[in-house]
Amino acid sequence: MQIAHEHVRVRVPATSANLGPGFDAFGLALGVWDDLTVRAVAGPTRVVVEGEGNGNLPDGEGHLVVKAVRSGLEMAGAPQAGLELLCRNAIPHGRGMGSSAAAVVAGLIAARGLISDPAALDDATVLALATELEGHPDNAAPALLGGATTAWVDDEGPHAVEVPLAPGLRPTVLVPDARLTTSSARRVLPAQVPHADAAHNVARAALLVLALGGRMDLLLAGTEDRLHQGYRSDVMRPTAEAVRALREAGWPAVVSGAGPSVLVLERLDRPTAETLSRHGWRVLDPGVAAEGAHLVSP
Ligand SMILES: Nc1ncnc2c1ncn2[C@@H]1O[C@H](COP(=O)(O)OP(=O)(O)O)[C@@H](O)[C@H]1O
Ligand SMILES: N[C@@H](CCOP(=O)(O)O)C(=O)O
Repeated sequence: MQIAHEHVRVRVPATSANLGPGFDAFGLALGVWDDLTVRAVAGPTRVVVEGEGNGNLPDGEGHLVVKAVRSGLEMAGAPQAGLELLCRNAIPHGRGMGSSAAAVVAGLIAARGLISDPAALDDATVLALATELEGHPDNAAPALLGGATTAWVDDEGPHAVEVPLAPGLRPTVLVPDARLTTSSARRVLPAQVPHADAAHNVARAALLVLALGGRMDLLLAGTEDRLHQGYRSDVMRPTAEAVRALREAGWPAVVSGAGPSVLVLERLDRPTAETLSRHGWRVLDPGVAAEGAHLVSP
């Protein structure tokens, strides 16, 4: 395997995982994009970050995208090289919008674009490597495939399928100033849950698939969760309060990923959006990203 292209450019979407009841399974790609250029060079690795993460991320081999490119090149049996990255980032970090999964998927798609036989890094291989590097196929799958997905893991590794989405679905994302790492939001989860709560989520997850496909009347029931959001409420009080208030008002609101952003699976009306903005939430109307991570001409 050779490095066949000296530089590539990749776009990768934000994602919102879980969608309420589908903990560690459902995910939705959102129209907020990171845009990266990766160049293979003879000199040392150097990373320039514009936008999100500027000043806070490693500028060399420790950068997550660099690690992902290297992992892709290694899997493909291609030689390593120095890497120059220009990352124009729009996906907020540590907010439950899948920034780390996006970084990893972007690096792997960049590796696919650099090598002489891109089939060596097909979607199944990228999903497996992304899950190994980042841990969350529920984010990696929609970042890779676009739209809505269900991911699961068995003895062979991670798998994902697309979930059909009604064309009218228009999500709203509420982003707070506060950040929370996914690892700290996972530490508060119990090792076991009551059987009745598991049964509750099974039915809600099935309803959500129907709702996403067009049965909008099932959206509110289909976004109820008892497996993670309640346990996480103490580490994201304003998020828990916003989800509660929105649901009481009839909006299908859930914690986005591991939080602290909120995902509403409907476009909020203007008065509600304005009230939330006044209370410090950034209100996004990103649309669904129908396409996942892809190469664009540099
Ligand atoms: N585009 C990026 N480039 C490099 N590192 C990133 C990027 N996006 C996220 N990260 C790393 O991942 C961390 C956030 O990951 P995580 O806690 O899983 O939150 P999120 O919900 O945003 O994925 C960041 O603090 C940073 O270390
Ligand atoms: N299923 C994971 C999803 C984490 O998503 P992120 O966008 O917060 O990284 C979880 O809920 O922990």
